[in-house]
Amino acid sequence: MTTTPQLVVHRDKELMAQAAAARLITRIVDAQASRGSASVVLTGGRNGNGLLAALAAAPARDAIDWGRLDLWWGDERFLPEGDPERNVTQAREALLDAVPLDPERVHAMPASDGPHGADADAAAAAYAEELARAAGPENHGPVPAFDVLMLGVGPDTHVASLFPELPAVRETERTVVGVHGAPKPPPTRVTLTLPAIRAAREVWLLAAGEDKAEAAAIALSGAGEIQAPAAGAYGRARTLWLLDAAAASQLPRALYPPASP
Ligand SMILES: O=C(O)[C@H](O)[C@@H](O)[C@H](O)[C@H](O)COP(=O)(O)O
Repeated sequence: MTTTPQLVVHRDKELMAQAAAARLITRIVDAQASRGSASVVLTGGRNGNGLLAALAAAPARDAIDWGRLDLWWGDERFLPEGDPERNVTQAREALLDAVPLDPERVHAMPASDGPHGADADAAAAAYAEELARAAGPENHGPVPAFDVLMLGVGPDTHVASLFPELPAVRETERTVVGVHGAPKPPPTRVTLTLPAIRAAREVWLLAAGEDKAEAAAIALSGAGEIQAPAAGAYGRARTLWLLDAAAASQLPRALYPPASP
């Protein structure tokens, strides 16, 4: 069951990051109040890390009970542990090292010098098993019901490491797969698949900057998910596009209310 995308457009990328961070704080606090914990999937890239940096600076940041938050990743660049290009390295720099998370609840994807060596497919299978272990009877399939799954949107409409026309975006069974020959470096990655993404309660797509305007217009115009993976990213309860005015510049005005003042 798809959920119709809801769009919120902010004046610029800084405001989009700050507003998205405030939205995430509220969502996590509500989940923790109602269920005792929260589960969030992070994304790499400038917009994803910009949101984390804004969250680190947010006055209400510590309304979150950091010890009761599970963090997962939508994808990872398959590089050695500590490589500055790894999404988890950048997330640690932007936020994670500044807050008292429970290390047992920070679920980084394997590195290329980890227990699976340079085998990205084995690393992907191991992460799929970790997700399945965390899934409960109330969840939809072998992944936990993520409260919020965030996805940066690439200029080619890729999300996570699901690139147009490549095998990973066509996966309908497995929840995590290895990616080889990705057009965005590095070429080898590990990624959640669309079935795993769609298990999330809410999917938030982050798109800021002129370079995302065409991708947003394509993904929101009814394009197919193989040609435009962002078009296939939706949550069970909510699909939310968070854009700035530049990224929304090619969208029909009827699709969204005026940008915030
Ligand atoms: O590993 C990655 O690079 C990301 O997970 C990728 O999916 C990213 O979110 C998009 O490419 C958008 O990146 P920007 O926000 O930097 O444009």
